Amino acid sequence: MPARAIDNHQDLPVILHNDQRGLLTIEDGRLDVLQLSKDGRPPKRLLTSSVRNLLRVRLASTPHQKTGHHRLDIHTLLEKGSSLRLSTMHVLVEEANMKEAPLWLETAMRAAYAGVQPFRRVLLLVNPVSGKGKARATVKEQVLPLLEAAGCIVDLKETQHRNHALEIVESMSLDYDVIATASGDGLVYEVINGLAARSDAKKAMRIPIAPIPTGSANALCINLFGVKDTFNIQLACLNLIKGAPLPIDLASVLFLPSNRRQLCFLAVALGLMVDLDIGTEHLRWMGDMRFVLGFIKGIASSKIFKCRLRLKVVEDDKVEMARKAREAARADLRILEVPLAGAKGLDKERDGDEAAKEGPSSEGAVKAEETDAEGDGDGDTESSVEHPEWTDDGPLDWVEPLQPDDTWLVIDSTTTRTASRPHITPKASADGAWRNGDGMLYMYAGLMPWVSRDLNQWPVARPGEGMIDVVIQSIVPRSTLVGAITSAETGGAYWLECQHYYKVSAFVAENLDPRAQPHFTIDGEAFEFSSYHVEVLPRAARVLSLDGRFFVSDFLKKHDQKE
Ligand SMILES: Nc1ncnc2c1ncn2[C@@H]1O[C@H](COP(=O)(O)OP(=O)(O)OP(=O)(O)O)[C@@H](O)[C@H]1O
Repeated sequence: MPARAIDNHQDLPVILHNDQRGLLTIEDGRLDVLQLSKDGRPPKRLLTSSVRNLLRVRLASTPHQKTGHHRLDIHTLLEKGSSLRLSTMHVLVEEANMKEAPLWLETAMRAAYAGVQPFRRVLLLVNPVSGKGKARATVKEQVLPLLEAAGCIVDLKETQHRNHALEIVESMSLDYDVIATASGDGLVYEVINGLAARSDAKKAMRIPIAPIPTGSANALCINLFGVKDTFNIQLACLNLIKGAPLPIDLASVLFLPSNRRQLCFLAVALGLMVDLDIGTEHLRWMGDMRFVLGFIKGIASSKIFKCRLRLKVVEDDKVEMARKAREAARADLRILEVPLAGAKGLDKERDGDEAAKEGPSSEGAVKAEETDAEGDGDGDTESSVEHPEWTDDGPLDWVEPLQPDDTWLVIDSTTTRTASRPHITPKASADGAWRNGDGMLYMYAGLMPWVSRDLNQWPVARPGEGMIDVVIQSIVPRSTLVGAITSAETGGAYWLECQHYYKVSAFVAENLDPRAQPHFTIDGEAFEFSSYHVEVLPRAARVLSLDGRFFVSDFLKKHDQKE
């Protein structure tokens, strides 16, 4: 019985592991392994897998000496409830069907990779002390078998000390398709800053980053996979194997007077949130619970934070910001009803032959076509996925200190209430506008919605929109703050009047009490706080995403204004 192609589906007759006759079919985004009956009964389905979860099909090049059959291996992730499990199935192809087998393999691999390149070359950085200290074991037992099954070429490097990941990427060759971090957000931060320090930074920063969650907070993983799947190692591996590059904004943070610069991908914090980042290090063993505990401890002291902020505000109307973010999320969800539809090939696509030559095995290698992002043929060009002003592959442009003018919003947390009038910009309403004398508990500026699983701090932040979302929490009764904890997970705290929310393209922060508050943090790393200037670098880095977007929260799925 020859293999036959019917529209988008193709079958291949095989002999199953139990010596029964079987059929492999690819149809409607699914791979099925069927056992055929001899007496006309319907076939029995032995395995079914969405092509999204299919990692590789691979045919042995030489036949079995006695039988003449060729062995075919199917590596896939099977869904069990919400978890994924690696499964490998072996079947045999008879000599009579060998002519048709390559076409079936090609169809299967094309369906599985839908526009992204298989057999990626991966630099896998492992932080053995991240989170609960299990990264090494997780990589050995769960990550490597999966990457090997998918035919990835892995270069594993364990970090030996702080900033080691930064040093590695600063001097590595740019041959990798992906930089994966088995760690928390600390290594992602180091990778971004290491790439940014290179003389060819603009090129290097196009290599996408894929996080594998072995840290405590794993904020990047929350934003990519959602709260329920934050620690889903198999899903993170699937993203590493098949995810499409998603441009994300970075923030350039210039320290004065030292003129030193760091890049931030997640958040810049002042006040209570600093204590949370660096005051809970000793609680790392607790995982992400340590942040809730730190918050409760912090609000008990209600320490007023003294600083002056100058914000270049782009948007500050909460209702309008929520409406826009929800509209964009709905559009994302409509586009992405087809799995992997947002996929676009990696920059340095290698052709299939080359990948096959270098891969662990040549069988099954196919040349993936670089498809348009939505498959709609409108030709999403490279320039639309990169920093809009980068036209070369050289170093990052240096930034000068910002020059705030009188259109910038000035917030001084030390001014007293007597002279106070609400700071209302033309777009905002008086509700929730900052009032001098309110007192500041923290300032938290973020580039993606979640900072920990229980804190969706910037629910209207979107990847690549060119803005950083700034929240300023004024001092209010403790009972209100405790209430804020309960709605923090869903993003509901966004609507609290005591959380002033601005989308800005730049801001300046000045320390008005350096002795009492010596530090601020960038992506959880502590720095001395004197004065710093923050500017958004739109779409300056890339992460991998299975559906070309951040995880869509329930907050964004709501229609009502203030729910
Ligand atoms: N071998 C090592 N020994 C000591 N520190 C290391 C080593 N390798 C990396 N580090 C440092 O460990 C710190 C924490 O790393 P990471 O962010 O991966 O884990 P985490 O803090 O548990 O997770 P999260 O950032 O998600 O809360 C980073 O600052 C990194 O520089």
